[in-house]
Amino acid sequence: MIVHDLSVKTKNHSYDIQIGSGLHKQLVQSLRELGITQQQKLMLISDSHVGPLYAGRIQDQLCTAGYEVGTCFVPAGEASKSILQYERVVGACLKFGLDRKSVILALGGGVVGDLAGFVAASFMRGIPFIQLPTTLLAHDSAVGGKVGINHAMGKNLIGAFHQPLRVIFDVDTLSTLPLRQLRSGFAELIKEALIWDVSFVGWLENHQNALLGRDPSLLCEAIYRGCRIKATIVEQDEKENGIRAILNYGHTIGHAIEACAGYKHYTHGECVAIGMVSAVYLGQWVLKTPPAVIDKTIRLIESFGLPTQFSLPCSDDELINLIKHDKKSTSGRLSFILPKQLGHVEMVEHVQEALIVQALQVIRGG
Ligand SMILES: NC(=O)c1ccc[n+]([C@@H]2O[C@H](COP(=O)([O-])OP(=O)(O)OC[C@H]3O[C@@H](n4cnc5c(N)ncnc54)[C@H](O)[C@@H]3O)[C@@H](O)[C@H]2O)c1
Ligand SMILES: O=C(O)C(=O)C[C@@H](O)[C@H](O)[C@H](O)COP(=O)(O)O
Ligand SMILES: [Zn+2]
Repeated sequence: MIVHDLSVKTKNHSYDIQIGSGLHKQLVQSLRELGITQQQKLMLISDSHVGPLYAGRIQDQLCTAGYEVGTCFVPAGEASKSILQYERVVGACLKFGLDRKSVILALGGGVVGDLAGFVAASFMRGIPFIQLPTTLLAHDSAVGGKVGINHAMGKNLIGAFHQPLRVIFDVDTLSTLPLRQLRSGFAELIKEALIWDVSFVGWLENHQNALLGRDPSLLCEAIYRGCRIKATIVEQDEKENGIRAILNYGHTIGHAIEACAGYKHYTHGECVAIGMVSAVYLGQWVLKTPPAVIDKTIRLIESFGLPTQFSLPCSDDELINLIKHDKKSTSGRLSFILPKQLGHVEMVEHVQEALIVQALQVIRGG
């Protein structure tokens, strides 16, 4: 049952985001709607946690309908957004005989979506793919077409813009998502609220208990509101030439912490949460953001059980070096998305290193 149906329309692409219960059972119908025939081979890419839970039923259903479906599972975790796993997955696609008409199905969280999406973007110079997100956080990663993998020198440094044919979010999968990963997904929802929609900030504050208790209709609504904000921004600026950069709120320092931790210890969402805390302090120093915005941001993040500080043996220099590889930084200038008020952020193109070091002090835990 589709509870919410949204569309994303960029200059060259238009696709639906379906959010609801039991959607994996209707995949054959979805493929038909998209004009995908049994002559087109399908490759279901997933990870070692999600694959065993959900891929079998999907594969059986598609095979019964006459589709040829290969599968490829990568080890669960951020480490799989790597050149090594990319090569492995491409190898599996070649061995299965995928060609330019074939379609990739990305079943999993943001790691699978980003990796499988990048395989789709580059395999034989690009084939179509469908996003089947299974984490709360993937309401963000599945929409908008940013796909890619990490490099030792930083997050998502190798990638492409490649929009999916459709995003099909079967919320039933969230019942098996570990609580830490559920909390992690709220970091991106909090981000979307803080950059765009002050009423969504209030809504998240009011429903925090029920959301963490996985109330199905509230989770659907949260996913819908998050996707709607993301879609609205992507429609205006598909390839991040301007406004789309605000979706990077909390990510400049967040990505540096993730990379410094070797993509272990902290989830992406946790790093975004910590990154938003550093950004709100920078906002106070650079944009004179009112102190009430700091309090509200920190309280909201904490109320979803997310961290506001990190503890790692990473020096300021290491973190600053990573920040210098952030894709928003150009000509050595360190750019940040900073809050001006609740629901509104601005791009600041030249933040002084000394202030960044000061912000790192605030978010260093004992
Ligand atoms: N492309 C984008 O626009 C975009 C946006 C946001 C985040 N991202 C990327 O997304 C990644 C993080 O995604 P994530 O938080 O979904 O992490 P993830 O994909 O690693 O999933 C988190 C964990 O939950 C497990 N899991 C997933 N779904 C499950 C389910 N239904 N039941 C049980 N276990 C399940 C996974 O196996 C993994 O262990 C990062 O690499 C980040 O950079 C990309
Ligand atoms: O879609 C976007 O644009 C975002 O910035 C969304 C982020 O949540 C996401 O983590 C994205 O992958 C970060 O992009 P990057 O360009 O900084 O790698
Ligand atoms: Zn993110």
